[in-house]
Amino acid sequence: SDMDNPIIIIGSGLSGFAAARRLMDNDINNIVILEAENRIGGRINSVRFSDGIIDLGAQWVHGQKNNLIYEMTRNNFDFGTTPFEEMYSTFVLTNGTKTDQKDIRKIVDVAYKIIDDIDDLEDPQGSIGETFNKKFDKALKSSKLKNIEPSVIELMKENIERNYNGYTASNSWYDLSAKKNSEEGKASGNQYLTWKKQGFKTFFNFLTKKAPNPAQYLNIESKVQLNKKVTNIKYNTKDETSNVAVTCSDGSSYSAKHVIFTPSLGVLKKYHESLFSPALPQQKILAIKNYGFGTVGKVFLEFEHPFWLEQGKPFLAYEFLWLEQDKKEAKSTNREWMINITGIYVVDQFPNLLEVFLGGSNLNEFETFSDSKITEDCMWLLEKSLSKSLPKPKAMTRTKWLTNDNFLGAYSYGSMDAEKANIGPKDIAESILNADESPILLFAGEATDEKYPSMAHGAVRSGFRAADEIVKFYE
Ligand SMILES: Cc1cc2nc3c(=O)[nH]c(=O)nc-3n(C[C@H](O)[C@H](O)[C@H](O)COP(=O)(O)OP(=O)(O)OC[C@H]3O[C@@H](n4cnc5c(N)ncnc54)[C@H](O)[C@@H]3O)c2cc1C
Repeated sequence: SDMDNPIIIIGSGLSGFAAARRLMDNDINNIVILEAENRIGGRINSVRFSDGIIDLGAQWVHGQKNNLIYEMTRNNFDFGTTPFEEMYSTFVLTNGTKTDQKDIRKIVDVAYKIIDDIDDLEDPQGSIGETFNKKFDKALKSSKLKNIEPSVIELMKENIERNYNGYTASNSWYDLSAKKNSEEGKASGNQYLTWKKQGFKTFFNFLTKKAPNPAQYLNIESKVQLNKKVTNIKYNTKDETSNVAVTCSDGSSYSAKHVIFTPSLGVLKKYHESLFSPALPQQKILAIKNYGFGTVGKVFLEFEHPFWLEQGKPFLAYEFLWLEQDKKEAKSTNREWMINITGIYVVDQFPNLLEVFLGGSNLNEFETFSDSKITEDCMWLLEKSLSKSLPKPKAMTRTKWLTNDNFLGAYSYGSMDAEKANIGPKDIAESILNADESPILLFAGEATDEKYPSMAHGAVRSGFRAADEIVKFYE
């Protein structure tokens, strides 16, 4: 019967919950959500720290217009913001010598104008890095930047690439396709809305309708089975009625009418061969192999007092300009991981916290080092660059997305390989139908969203899309 053959959603992240919500809104309630972790949320991981809740996964709502997350919450949640777009960081040389912030701000203005323009290019060619360099070299000849020391410009270029990699989770901006970038949408408006002290997990209350009106609550949580790592999905496209067989690492198995698969592109890259029988279609495998998936990292440090505040001066972040000799020192003292730090930022509503953000895919070492080493290294860099001794943090927490087998990284990006292979999120999303044209195996998750891949709102959108496809089949 139908009761024995539910719709199985693999993964309890944003896309899995969004799919369940949309199915239940259409009176489809026979749903089982299988989750490998011992918690709900996936790449939303809001945890208690200091005197509130911080985010180890997604932290900011990027944009307002056409952003489903913003649209579903705007009337009932009072967002905060981190002023990345309104303020400058404090740029420090890693050897502690003072540097002219005015010159640097000129470079920042020119560079970020170029980056904004890259989003609107008519016929983008090559990588983001190449495109940037061409335009930046031209701008260097302009009077605004003419008198700035070339060494400062070089250091800033490195800094800007590092920031771009942090934003996109790519290893190098020469691996980011300008064409793929231009095919994506961007939700306009404030790019850095925060959940204040409540964490991104607040959004799950809106997905389940607990907020704003608890009377409408859909108990999606009750459908989740934790610690259920799916190891095989067996499907049959030849028959009209046969079900999909899902097996978990604990030996349990399930039979489903439809399966919505939501784990990360990292999981698909590593496990698609053993996960699916028969093998997935060639085009989908091509897309899985060639679309980009990278990582980022974070460290939160709690201090007794905000030592970064100088009387009356607003403060956003420290960004580091790495001198060659300091890079060498970092490498020879087992601190090479620190060169991936894009900056150390304030955290909205937490006056005593600093957040260290790491970009670039080379984060394996960072993730395997102990908490105490990470903390000591952070203080080493801060003391060296600020050229003074500082109070020790009283608490820390940090991320490990890359080495977690259920994620294997942070989020996807439009790589040069994706452009060459002419594939995109749509190919990863493509459903598998049986002889009756029933979508028996569907794919959701941020990397399957055509418009907002990588983003939390893209993940939500993809879950709705997959659920709609099932709803439509029964209409
Ligand atoms: C550090 C970090 C910072 C980010 N910052 C932002 C941000 O500021 N703003 C933004 O918009 N986006 C951000 N993102 C991206 C955003 O978090 C993701 O796009 C979104 O949460 C992905 O949701 P999803 O449902 O696609 O995947 P997931 O949340 O990964 O859900 C998939 C689920 O499947 C489970 N799973 C994996 N393998 C198996 C298996 N074999 N069997 C069963 N279950 C399995 C996983 O445990 C997971 O719970 C960030 C991501 C990270 C990691």
